[in-house]
Amino acid sequence: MHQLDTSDASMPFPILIGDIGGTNARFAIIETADAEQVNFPNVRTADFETIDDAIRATILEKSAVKPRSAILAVAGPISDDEIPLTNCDWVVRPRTMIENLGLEDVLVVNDFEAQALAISDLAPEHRERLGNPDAHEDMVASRVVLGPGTGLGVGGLVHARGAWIPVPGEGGHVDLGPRSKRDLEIFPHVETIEGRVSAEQILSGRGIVNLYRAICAADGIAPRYSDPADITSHALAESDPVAVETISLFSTYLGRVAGDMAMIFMARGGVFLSGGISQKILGALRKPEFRAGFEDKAPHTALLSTIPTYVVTHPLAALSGLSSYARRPDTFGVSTDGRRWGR
Ligand SMILES: Nc1ncnc2c1ncn2[C@@H]1O[C@H](COP(=O)(O)OP(=O)(O)OP(=O)(O)O)[C@@H](O)[C@H]1O
Repeated sequence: MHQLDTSDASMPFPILIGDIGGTNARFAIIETADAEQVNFPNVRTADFETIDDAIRATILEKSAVKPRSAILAVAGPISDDEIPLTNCDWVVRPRTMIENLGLEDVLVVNDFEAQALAISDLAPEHRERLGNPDAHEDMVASRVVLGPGTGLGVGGLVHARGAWIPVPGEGGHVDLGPRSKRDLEIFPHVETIEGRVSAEQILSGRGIVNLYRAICAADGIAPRYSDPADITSHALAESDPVAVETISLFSTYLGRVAGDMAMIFMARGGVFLSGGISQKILGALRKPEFRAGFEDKAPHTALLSTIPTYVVTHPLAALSGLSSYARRPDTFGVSTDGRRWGR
C-alpha cells in the first residue's frame, strides 16, 4: 500500500489550535502529542479589533505555555496571505502572526475541513444516532458532515491510501427544490439568491426565518417572529403551528440534502450534522421527518436506509478535529500547499 507523503506535516509543539467563527473564536493549546489540550474561554470576535489582539490578550498573556505553532480553522476560502473571515471583520495574516506573536509555523484550514477531521474519530458520547439504529457503520468508508449555522457548511471525509482526507467544498450552495404538494405552495415565497433557492437559503439561521415567512405568505398569515431562535423555541414547545411546520419542513429538507451528500460521497461511514442549529433542534431531528427525507432517494432508498446519521453533540467539535490532526498529522491527508507559513 502506498502511503501519502505527509512526512513534513508535523508542526512544532506547543501548538495553538483555533476555530474562528463569525461570532465566536475558540482556542486551545496542546503542549505535547500526549498532553491533554488546555481550552481557553470563548472569545467573542466583536470584542477585539484583530485576531492577533485576541490571541495576545486571551492566550499569550494568560498562559505559561508559549505556542511555537498554530493551526487555525476559518470560515471562508484560503487563497492568499491575507484571509478575510466570512461574517466578521477579522483578517488572518499568518506572516504578521509569525512576526508579532512568536510563532514559527502557521497552518490555516477551512472550518468544515476541521469538522470533517473531527468525525474521523468521534467518541460515542459525542454523537447521537438519528433513526435506523441497525444501520451498519463501516469504519473506513467515506463520511460527510453538514452544519447549518450562520451558513450551511459541508465537508467530506474520504479514507484513501491509509489516511483520512478531508474534502472541503461549497456543498451548502446546491439547489434545493420543491418535492411535495405543500412544497409547491411554499417555494414561490422563499427568498432567492439571484433567482435561485440554494440549500443555504433555507438550511441556516436566516434560512429558518426565510422558510417561516414563506409559509406565512403561502397561508396569508402575518409573520410574528423574525429571530430563528424564537421560531425553534415555539416549534419545540409546540406553541405555534407555523413554527412547528417550519422546523418540521426544515428537518425534511435537511434530511434531503444530507441524503444527496451521502449519495455523492457514498458515505457508508455516516452523515454527521454539526453546526449550532443541529444541537438546538435535536428534539425535532429525532422525529421521523429528517430520516424520512434522508431515505427518500429512489432508486437508492435501500442504500440510504443502511447509512447511519448522527448529530454531533461535542461542544467543540472543530477543535477536537484540529487536535487529532495536530497530534497525528501522518494519519490525515491534509494538503498544506499555499496554506502553511513558516519563518
Ligand atoms: N436556538 C436557535 N435556533 C435556531 N437558530 C439559532 C438559534 N440560536 C442561534 N441560531 C442561529 O444560528 C446561527 C449561528 O449558528 P452557529 O452557532 O453554528 O454559529 P456559526 O455559524 O458556527 O458561527 P460562530 O462559530 O461564529 O458562532 C445564527 O444564524 C443564529 O441566528
